[in-house]
Amino acid sequence: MTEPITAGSAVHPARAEPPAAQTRRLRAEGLTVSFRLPDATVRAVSGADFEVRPGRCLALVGESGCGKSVLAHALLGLLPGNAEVSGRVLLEQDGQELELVGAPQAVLARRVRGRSIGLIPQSPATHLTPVRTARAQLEEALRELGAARPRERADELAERHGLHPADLDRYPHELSGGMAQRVANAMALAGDPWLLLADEPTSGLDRPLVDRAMAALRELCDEGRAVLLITHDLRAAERVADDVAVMYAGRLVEAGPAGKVLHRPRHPYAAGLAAARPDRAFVPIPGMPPELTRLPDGCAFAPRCSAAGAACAVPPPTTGGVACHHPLPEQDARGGGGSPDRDPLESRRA
Ligand SMILES: Nc1ncnc2c1ncn2[C@@H]1O[C@H](COP(=O)(O)OP(=O)(O)OP(=O)(O)O)[C@@H](O)[C@H]1O
Ligand code: NI
Repeated sequence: MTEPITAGSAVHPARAEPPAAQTRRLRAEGLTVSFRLPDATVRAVSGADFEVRPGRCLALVGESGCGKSVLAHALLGLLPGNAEVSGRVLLEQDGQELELVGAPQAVLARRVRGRSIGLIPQSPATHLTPVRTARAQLEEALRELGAARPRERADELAERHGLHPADLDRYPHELSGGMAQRVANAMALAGDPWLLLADEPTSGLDRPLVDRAMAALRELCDEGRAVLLITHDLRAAERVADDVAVMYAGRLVEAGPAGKVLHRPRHPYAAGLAAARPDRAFVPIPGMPPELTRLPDGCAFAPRCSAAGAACAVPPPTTGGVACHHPLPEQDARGGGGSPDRDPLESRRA
């Protein structure tokens, strides 16, 4: 079921979930990723719990370097050899459960990557090989997926994603940012995956193109796919996300319905991010995130948190989706909640 829609949040009308929705789900429990370096360990993702389902978009937000891309790549088994992954990631589909953590590369290649889970990479333009046309790369992806008529299928995918088939005959440097984006979408969807990981799909695009890309992602959700959107653009997240998870120094510090997390955050970091929005108060959070090689034992945000106290020296428990010893008080959404006077972070946008 969809969570109740709160006023003032991104409003997405309730949708009928497709029949497959019951049998498709990705659930991460305690997902942890570290990179071993010769003289240190980078703790990129620490104990992440989240779930993605068809028809819903989960936006993973957080500052640069907090572990968002590493988390996405961990789901696909696309991490380098010095990565150590623990925890569980269960891919439920067609009445079966597949554990992705530690799954053999052959299984991930044959059953998961591109088929169940598609990746729209960070900076699509640079992800494409410069010396081959978009068509050559898309058709190759289709052949790997066993498509019967790759050329026709490539044309279909191009049109489906707002490209003219002739656009596919261009080399990556001949594509505009928006076109490269659409080629990346077409590649990610070539194998008809039900779950899409979109890693900063709009970095470098200007606002109208961002809005278009977000509308395209929303459509993919509405047609029954699941989307995990990685972004540091809270306004983009607000446009498409049903749920939002806020990441800080490798940890999910607050997760829940988008309207709640973006407009009535309870974790001081999530509140700080909301206040730092360029379209809001634009007040930056003082200080810098910690080095992931030297995370404190307790709350990693405590050094930047004005409310931190002695309790914060031990790791905070996660209660109601919020990992904090002293969360901001919950604000009652009933009776006009989300209206400007009830939302301390909302300085009405134009
Ligand atoms: N192969 C690796 N070896 C060591 N450290 C790595 C490796 N890959 C990533 N890291 C580190 O993991 C941390 C998380 O990186 P990640 O790319 O996930 O950040 P991000 O949240 O996606 O940031 P951005 O918004 O800039 O894309 C960073 O400190 C990064 O330097
Ligand atoms: Ni990233």
